[in-house]
Amino acid sequence: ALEVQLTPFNILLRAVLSQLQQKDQYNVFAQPVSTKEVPDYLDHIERPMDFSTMRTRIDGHAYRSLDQFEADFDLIIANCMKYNAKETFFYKVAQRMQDHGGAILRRARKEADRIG
Ligand SMILES: CC(=O)c1c[nH]c2ccccc12
Repeated sequence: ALEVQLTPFNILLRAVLSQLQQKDQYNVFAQPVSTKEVPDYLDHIERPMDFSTMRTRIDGHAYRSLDQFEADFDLIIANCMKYNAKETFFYKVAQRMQDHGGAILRRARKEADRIG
């Protein structure tokens, strides 16, 4: 059965998440950072976040506002810039995602305000 109740807000968040993920061309942020591959990750990062977790939170109606959604997106970027040194591939990909994400979220804010 279709477990997820499709509210206009939910539909908007799913669309925004898809737009953000399209900018993640190497799927760096698609899944949680593997603690098998990166054993010390949780020594540095208190609250891991990734796009698959955000998708689960959307479907679980965990986001009551765009601010809460945006906070998890910002966490993905902040974690990546904290764990990875400035000159690394991952850090650079996070910077690019931050720029693209900003534009996408500004448009989403207007839409969220419109649907109320
Ligand atoms: C998003 C992120 O930091 C990473 C995503 N995949 C990784 C593999 C090794 C170290 C870091 C990462």
